[in-house]
Amino acid sequence: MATDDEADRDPLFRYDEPIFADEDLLRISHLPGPNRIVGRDEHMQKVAEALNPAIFGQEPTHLFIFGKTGTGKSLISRSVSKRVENEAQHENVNVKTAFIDCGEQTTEASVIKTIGRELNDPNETGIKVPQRGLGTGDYYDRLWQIIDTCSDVVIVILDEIDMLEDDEVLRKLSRAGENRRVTDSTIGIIGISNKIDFPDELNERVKSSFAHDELVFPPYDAHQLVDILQNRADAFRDGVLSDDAVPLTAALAAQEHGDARKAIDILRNAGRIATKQEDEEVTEEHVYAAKEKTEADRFAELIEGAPTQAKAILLALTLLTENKPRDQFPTQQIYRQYQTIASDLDMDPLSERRVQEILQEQDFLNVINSETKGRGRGRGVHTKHRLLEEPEIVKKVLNRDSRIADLGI
Ligand SMILES: Nc1ncnc2c1ncn2[C@@H]1O[C@H](COP(=O)(O)OP(=O)(O)OP(=O)(O)O)[C@@H](O)[C@H]1O
Repeated sequence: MATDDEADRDPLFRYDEPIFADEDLLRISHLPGPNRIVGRDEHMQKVAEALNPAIFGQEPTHLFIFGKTGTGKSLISRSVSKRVENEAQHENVNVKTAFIDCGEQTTEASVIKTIGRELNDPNETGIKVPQRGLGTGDYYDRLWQIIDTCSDVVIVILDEIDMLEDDEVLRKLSRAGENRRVTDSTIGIIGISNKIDFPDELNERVKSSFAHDELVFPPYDAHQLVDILQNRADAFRDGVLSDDAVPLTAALAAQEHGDARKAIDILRNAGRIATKQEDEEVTEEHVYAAKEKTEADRFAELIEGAPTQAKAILLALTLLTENKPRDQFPTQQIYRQYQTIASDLDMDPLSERRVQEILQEQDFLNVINSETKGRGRGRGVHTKHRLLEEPEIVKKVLNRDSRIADLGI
């Protein structure tokens, strides 16, 4: 029988959680403790060596870390920095870390402003760092004051460093740390990128002023992914994970490249699907369904915000691919299919040239692969396009756009 309390509860919500014990452990933003980090001892040691001087108030070695997505670059940087912060306290040294996503903060001013805002404690410094309204120079002045007041050493982690519009900020940060007239504190920079070919380009640009060590993080193999997942299995209630769930998740995530982010996302989604279906166990079926959902979510992120025109073009290629899987299609053929869709959507069709440009932009997003070939002398060039995702997944995502869903395709 329901108690009075239960009877009072709003039936719109659920109050039991039969699958998860602590779902937060599977959130990507969650920073796991050192005992949950697997298979990166050597890399962790190298990052620790570079940051070691910070514990004694001295300048760390700057580092650049490269590796594909989900290989633990941010995790290891953040985790080791945190441990440096803790250790330094024993030496009465104040180390602070700022983590900046350069995908969002692409300009010099916004990077400096964001570092300032992350490090600043206005009660301690009496300094304000407004969101807007200051020139780049003023943001720098405030940052140096904040650093001097709040810390002895600052570790600046620049994630997606390749997205920075210019390197001036790297040059100024690295020089400031060496120049006691700018600030009394020292600064260590960790740059992170998943563009493996980035170092050469960057080296050319900042070689003279910016000495750094480089580290490459390889993808995980399926065994390492199993260990990573097993170390978070307490996110689930006892006995809820079937024996197959973790090995299957690891195997699916290792298919492209060993991506821990994808593995964790799949396992979490599997748990959510089981919860939704009111099942008592997370099984193989949940994992397969979760893989599809995780891929659709990622893909959705990629094309989110794309204009309906671009989606119509993508739909054209998707419909062609559905009839002839894994084939390449010339721009002209995609354009004809697109014209029909545009007219069904009551949209003014774009020119063939513009469609070609958009297809190549999509190529840039890794949704489509485009290849341009010469047809022989005097016959010009032509481009063929191939969809890289499963048409079914693409259609599912495109159907989230209400105008496209109305077509009933
Ligand atoms: N060795 C590991 N042990 C435990 N968890 C890990 C490990 N490596 C990565 N993870 C987890 O996988 C997820 C992705 O890791 P992380 O963000 O560090 O990858 P990344 O290489 O920085 O990827 P991206 O380039 O996409 O930002 C995080 O949730 C992280 O906690």
